[in-house]
Amino acid sequence: MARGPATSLLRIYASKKDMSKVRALLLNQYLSSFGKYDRSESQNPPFRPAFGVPNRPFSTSLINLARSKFPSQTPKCSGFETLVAKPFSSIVEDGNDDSVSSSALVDSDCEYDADVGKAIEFEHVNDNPACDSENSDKGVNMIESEDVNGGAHSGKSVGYKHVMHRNPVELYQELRNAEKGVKLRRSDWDTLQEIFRYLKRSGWASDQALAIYIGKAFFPTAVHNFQCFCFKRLSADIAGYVVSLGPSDAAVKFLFPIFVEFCLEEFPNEIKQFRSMIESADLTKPHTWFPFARAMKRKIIYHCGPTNSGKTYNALQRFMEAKKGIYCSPLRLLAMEVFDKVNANGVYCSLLTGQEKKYVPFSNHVACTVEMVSTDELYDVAIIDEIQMVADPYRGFAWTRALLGLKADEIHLCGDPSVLNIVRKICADTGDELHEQHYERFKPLVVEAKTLLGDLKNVRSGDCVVAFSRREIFEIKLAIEKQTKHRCCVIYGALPPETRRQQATLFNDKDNEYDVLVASDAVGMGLNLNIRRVVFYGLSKYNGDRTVPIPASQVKQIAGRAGRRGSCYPDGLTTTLHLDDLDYLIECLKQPFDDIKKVGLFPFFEQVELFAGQLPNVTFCQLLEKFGENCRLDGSYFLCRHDHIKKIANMLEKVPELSLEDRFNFCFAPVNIRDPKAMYHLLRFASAYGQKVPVNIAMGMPKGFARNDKELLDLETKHQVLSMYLWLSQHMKADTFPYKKKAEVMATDIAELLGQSLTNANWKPESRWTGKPKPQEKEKEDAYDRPRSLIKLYNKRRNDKSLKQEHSEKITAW
Ligand SMILES: Nc1ncnc2c1ncn2[C@@H]1O[C@H](COP(=O)(O)OP(=O)(O)OP(=O)(O)O)[C@@H](O)[C@H]1O
Repeated sequence: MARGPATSLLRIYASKKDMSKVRALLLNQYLSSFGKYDRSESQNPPFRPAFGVPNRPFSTSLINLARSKFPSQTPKCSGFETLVAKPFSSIVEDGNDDSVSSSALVDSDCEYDADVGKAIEFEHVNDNPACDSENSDKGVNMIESEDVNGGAHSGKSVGYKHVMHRNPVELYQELRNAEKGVKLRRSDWDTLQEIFRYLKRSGWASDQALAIYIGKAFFPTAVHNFQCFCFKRLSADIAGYVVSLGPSDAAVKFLFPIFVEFCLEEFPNEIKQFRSMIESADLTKPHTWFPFARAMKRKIIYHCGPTNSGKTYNALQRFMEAKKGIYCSPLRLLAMEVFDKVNANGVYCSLLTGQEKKYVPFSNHVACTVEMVSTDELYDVAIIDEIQMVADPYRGFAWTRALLGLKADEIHLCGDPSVLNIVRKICADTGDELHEQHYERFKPLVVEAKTLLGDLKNVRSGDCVVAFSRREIFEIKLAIEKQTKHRCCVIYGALPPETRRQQATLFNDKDNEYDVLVASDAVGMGLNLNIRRVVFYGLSKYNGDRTVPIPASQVKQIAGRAGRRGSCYPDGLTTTLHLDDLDYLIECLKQPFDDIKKVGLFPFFEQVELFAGQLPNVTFCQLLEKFGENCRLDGSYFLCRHDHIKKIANMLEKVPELSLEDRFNFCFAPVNIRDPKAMYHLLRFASAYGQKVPVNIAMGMPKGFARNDKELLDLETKHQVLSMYLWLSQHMKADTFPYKKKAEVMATDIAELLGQSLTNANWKPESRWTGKPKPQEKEKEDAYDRPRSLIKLYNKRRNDKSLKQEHSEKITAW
């Protein structure tokens, strides 16, 4: 395929080694530029991104704005109107700096969610102005009688037109040069105090001050100092005018430009420090982080439709035709499936996941997990599967990175329509050409209104019973095998992909007795399953805090697994165990796809490293927290949740030898943070790594397959630990993890043992987590606890409008 000159140029820079040199150079340039800081922008051009590290000065610089309005008055700003200050972590429509209406900023204390100044420690300022007593003690310019200018605080500012329209720069200069201010009457003095208090509390002013890098935490201190400055220097007419305005927005708007001048001169260090911190946490315009991809004219094809509509099939056809291709998968399991399928079709394809690298000689194609995608390599065709996961609260950033950074002439996105609009917007930003291909299900999904009437005896061959806890899955398996002649395969998230595939194969094979599948939501993605009917055991899930309804998008994804083109069940059916849940199922299936407005983002290590330079004495966990508080994002992006990363970071504080980069990498290791055994092993690995000694697996092989739930849990944990070891061996210095081969063999053996254990499992499950069950969990031991919110909601709906479908035997939902 023909490539433009830009793409060939990019190849020269593809090597990571070269890139880190470039980064180091640019970083040095950046750091040295700190020393040269000067408030005059002309002497200090804004720092430009180092190695894709974004930088944009916080908001359009106040100074520049003022200059553009009053070119003759540079270098000082003057006489400006409301300026646009962009908050951090804020909503900025269309990524346009100037798009926030000024009116929206007025008195907007609660408008923004980040207290940007928190990161800098400043002296605490009492709202009860110290300056009051300071001024009083020193007897600053206060007299007990006679109003300045004859009692101007009558609210009439008419007599002060000459003050009102003066240039703030000149006003500031005048104050600065004044040796002594006017003597104030007690009442005027009090009014001025009120006015400065009003200024200190003004949300508008503190938002605007962000534009000159006066953080919110420092703002009161700055106003306090400004107040002291003014009290000592105010002339009669300025004081008179301000007093005449009283504690009001008008007074704030008059004083604010003078305050800006004051801050620029008085607080260069504080401004420099805050500005550096803000700039290093700038995540705006992420598409500019990938200049090589931006230099290309990429063609993006969005295969948009529900599950089982042939999206991936079509994209894979293009992938296999290409000279060089990459397939990015949300799961190891799916990457493995594609790896097998493509090789079986005679196209050599390698496999790359966090845990394994299978290089197939002569291959130009690779199936990888989305986190492993290379943005350095050039491809003809790339596929990003399950693109709607770009909005996943935890992992979304990996899809965003792939979408923005992949260097491929043609990129196929497969997914539901929920992110179509945001992809359109991103393509408009990147300049890529977007083509949309819309799909419908091959055959409509049909809802069986009869349900299983609460009785698992009504399970049929080809059914997949879906439950949302491991415990329920084993209870259901036990009940079905006890009460019917069916045998059950089992699939849930904690199982290794190999075991899930083994169970899927067992279920798909018609020549054995395993004809029912009991699965968690893990069944919704990645496996080729011959399911006749999806039966929801329940439609709620305990989220670690409370029981919540399963979101409609997830219900659709799971139900959509029923019926598969080319399988023995091409028509898909779905239903619930309990009649009570049926309405919710129908409602979910009828709901249109959400229109997702934001996609996930997370800083690269280089960005965190830059930020760390601003906060040298904090722990890594605190650093991440501060980053979250201070980072700026455009309106189309959100910062991915990183609570789990912070938890690992906290634990790794016990290992002082780790570098910042080591910590960052360890925090992304695949570990179940709720499993103390797995966490213990991670800590052990990190300690050995920190001490630069070979990291041992230090875990024996189990004797055989599990005979009870405790042993099964043990096998699951063991496999997770091995998987973590393999992941670390790929992401850290490989020679520190010398037992990779051994870990691979052990992991394969354990996955097999898990498969055998599940095939034989006929025990009541134990809880993975020790300790007292929460009251809600205890209740659940006896019976399935349907969430009240659901019942309430649907009872109400039933009363409001009796659902037409209620008495029909079968309902077409799609
Ligand atoms: N044109 C086709 N010819 C033969 N089989 C097809 C064709 N299109 C799709 N299929 C088969 O139909 C099934 C569903 O297709 P596919 O996996 O591409 O759907 P999808 O929309 O990507 O669904 P999901 O969201 O579940 O990935 C697959 O088993 C696939 O092999």
